[in-house]
Amino acid sequence: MAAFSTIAAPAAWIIQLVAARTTNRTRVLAAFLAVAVGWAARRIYKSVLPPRSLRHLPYAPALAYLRSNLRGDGFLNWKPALLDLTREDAMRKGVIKSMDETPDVFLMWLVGTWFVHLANPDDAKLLYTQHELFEKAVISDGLGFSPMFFGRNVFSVPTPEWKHHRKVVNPAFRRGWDTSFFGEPARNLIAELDAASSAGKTIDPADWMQRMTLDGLTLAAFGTSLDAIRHPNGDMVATYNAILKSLSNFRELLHPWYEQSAAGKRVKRDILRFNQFLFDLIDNKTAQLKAQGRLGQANAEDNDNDRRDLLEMMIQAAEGSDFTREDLRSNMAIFFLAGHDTTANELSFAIYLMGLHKDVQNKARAEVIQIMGKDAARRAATCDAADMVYPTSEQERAFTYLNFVIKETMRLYPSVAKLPRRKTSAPVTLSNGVKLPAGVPVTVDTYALQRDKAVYGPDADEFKPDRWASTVGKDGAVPMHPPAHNYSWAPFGGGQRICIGQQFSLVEQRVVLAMLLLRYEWDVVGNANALKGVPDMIPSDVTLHSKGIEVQLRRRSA
Ligand code: HEM
Repeated sequence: MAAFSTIAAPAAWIIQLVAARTTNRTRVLAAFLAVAVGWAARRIYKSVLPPRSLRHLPYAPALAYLRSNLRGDGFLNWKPALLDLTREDAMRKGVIKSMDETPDVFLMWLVGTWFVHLANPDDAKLLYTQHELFEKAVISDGLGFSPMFFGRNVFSVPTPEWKHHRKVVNPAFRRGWDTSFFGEPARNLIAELDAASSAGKTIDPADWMQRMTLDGLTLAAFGTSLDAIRHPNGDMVATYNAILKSLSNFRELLHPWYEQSAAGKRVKRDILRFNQFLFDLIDNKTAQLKAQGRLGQANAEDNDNDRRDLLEMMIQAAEGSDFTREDLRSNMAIFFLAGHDTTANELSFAIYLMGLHKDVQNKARAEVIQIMGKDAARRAATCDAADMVYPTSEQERAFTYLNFVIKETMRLYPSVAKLPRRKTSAPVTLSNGVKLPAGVPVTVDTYALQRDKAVYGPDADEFKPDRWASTVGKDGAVPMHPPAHNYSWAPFGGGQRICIGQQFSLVEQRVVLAMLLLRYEWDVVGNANALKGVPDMIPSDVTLHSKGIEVQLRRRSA
């Protein structure tokens, strides 16, 4: 109410002013102004206060979000602080009894919209598995040029249309991933890192892992890598990075004449060029398959040594169906985004955390050496980068402790910190009896869920890979799917919309980390926040992306 009266005061002042004026013209003008201010006040009032039907849930004031947005706070600066404000409100409302608890369900504000956040494993399971109740909102219909770049793809569309995409995309992902897709680009990475380490220079893992995963993705997706490791300013790498930067710049996108502005025209030109690049790849690959008489050939089943690329397998699966060339393009565009940034972030957090926790780094290295053999480890320490050893599929699958490290990293720093938005299509009752009306935007707060002390204990915020030892199955396998953890670990989402690239990412993470462990030892240095365990992050509320971490690598001796 206080917010409303503050905003409405100018309207009252204008009305008083009207009364004091005599001419009709001034009266009409002032009345018009009063209506406009009143309308704006009502809009602001409605957007800063949650809707009446949700106001009983805990929430932090919208102004606190606005302040941190305007300051450009990184994720680890704003999120824990806002969660604490939410906890205070939850205590006032009697939802929790101590600040160590996290409410199962709460609200968070994002540019004028209040989202329901689920942070309880049972409710997360409900959302993941009852997709007809929690329909995915179309995200590419968003701001600015997003639809032109992402089109309609398997990631972004609601269920009926999703089936059309998934039919063609599935066969391309349901397969083994030859470790050379990642081992080959990682050799280029190691050549560059060798140069940095011998010059005594520190590296920012976020930057290098972005380049590494872009090369891994493009090699596996098209059969040729963009070679971002060696040529970070190459034409298509730079174009793609410029597009991503523009599409995530809210200040630019909210500009009323953005599409006509110089920045808008530039990004439109970049998107048209990039789309053409993808169309050319599709057309060339189709022509090549036709010339080889392989168009329409069935996709092989899961095979670890399959070097066929994603595009080839999708063209094969699409052959003879109503899947269009634009469908192929828009899915390739989303693989670019979903397939490299997420894995890059997890890899750089794993490098960071192992740099802070040397005991974990040593234990992971000992396991890699034990599985790959002492000879391979000796060679890996001394050979040229171009001959660097990488694990076979059998070896990477045998890493147990390294999987614990990956799981624990993805628990503390889930690259997708909250699930893309859903909307309730009917009234829903959550596990604790809370009722949500139809039409409400909902998300799973993966960050809050995976750090919940009620689930993970008082050390929930600490990096302890060994906490996963008890989850190893009788066959020795480390489970990586949400039902195995009653949905308390779900960085890849769950249910029918679970990440299709999960295996791709996990194989890539194991291959790259194993190679780095064989070649180097490392420490986190420099940046004080990173050394304290609170690395700086780029301002985003969805993806966790560190900045300014400095790692000092040292070549290992044989
Ligand atoms: C650490 C790496 C990754 C993380 C944390 C991650 C996370 C996620 C999450 C949380 C979802 C679920 C979205 C939802 O339910 O709305 C998702 C879906 C998806 N991911 Fe990933 N992802 C990763 C890697 C990849 C890779 C490597 C690819 C492709 C090469 C990929 C492609 C996709 C696609 C296409 C979907 C949509 C699936 C569908 O709706 O059917 N992701 N990912």
